[in-house]
Amino acid sequence: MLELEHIVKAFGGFRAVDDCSLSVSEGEILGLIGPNGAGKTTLFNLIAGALAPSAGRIRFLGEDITRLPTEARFHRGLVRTFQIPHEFHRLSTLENLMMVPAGQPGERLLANWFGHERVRRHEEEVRERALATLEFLELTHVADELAGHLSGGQKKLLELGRTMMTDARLVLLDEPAAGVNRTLLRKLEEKIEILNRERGYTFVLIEHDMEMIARLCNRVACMAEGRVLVEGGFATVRNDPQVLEAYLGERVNEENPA
Ligand SMILES: Nc1ncnc2c1ncn2[C@@H]1O[C@H](COP(=O)(O)OP(=O)(O)OP(=O)(O)O)[C@@H](O)[C@H]1O
Repeated sequence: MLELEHIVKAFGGFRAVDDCSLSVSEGEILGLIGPNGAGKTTLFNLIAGALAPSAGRIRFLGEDITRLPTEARFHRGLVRTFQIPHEFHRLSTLENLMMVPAGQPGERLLANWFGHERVRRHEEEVRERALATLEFLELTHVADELAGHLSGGQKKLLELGRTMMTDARLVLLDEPAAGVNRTLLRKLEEKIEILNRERGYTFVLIEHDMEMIARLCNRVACMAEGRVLVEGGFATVRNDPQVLEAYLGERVNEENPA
């Protein structure tokens, strides 16, 4: 589904991603792990189109998307979750979902002049989809709550919900477990699993919570120094000497900062 071929991203003389190759198969939940500074977030930015690679190629569903802008990737179903933008905190949970679909007819001037009925019908559909999404996520009771007032875990569920307002095929989740309590974390995992199993979403998730990785991921890739060190099942990757060394190096550096 997604193929990264020899990707390089240099910032000045420093290569944050350094000849990185990785494939993602349709239907899997791939965990991307690695010590701090390994290049995971930079790789997500390259996949989503927020950054352009210095070298290498990215293919999605057989098409070369290396130079495609973010919105074009989004419309092909390649979606990255973001923290809810600051200004959206003053909107309700339901409104946050209703804001997602791009190119709503209501936003187009001509449609406002000539297509009132069409606009009204479209808005009704969006509202219904948003309500169904809230029900799926068990967030109906906070539909009218300001998004800024939600707990950390509820915000993560809402972020996941925003992908459900699009026709997502591949979803990139950046540290979904961060700041989420245990109960909501289990709920988040359950929803990710259902979206994967029943709705055909493929996921790549960056995560430092190894328990979440172990529970959710079919396959794990460990990055260090800008490239994939080891790929495989969680148990294999966790016990790989190169992986242990990469994490150990991180701990030694933290204990003895330069
Ligand atoms: N815009 C930038 N300019 C210069 N260096 C950058 C830039 N973005 C990232 N880096 C550097 O690239 C390296 C990889 O960073 P990145 O955020 O991708 O790592 P990461 O694996 O996501 O780490 P973490 O787990 O801590 O989030 C780091 O050394 C970082 O300082």
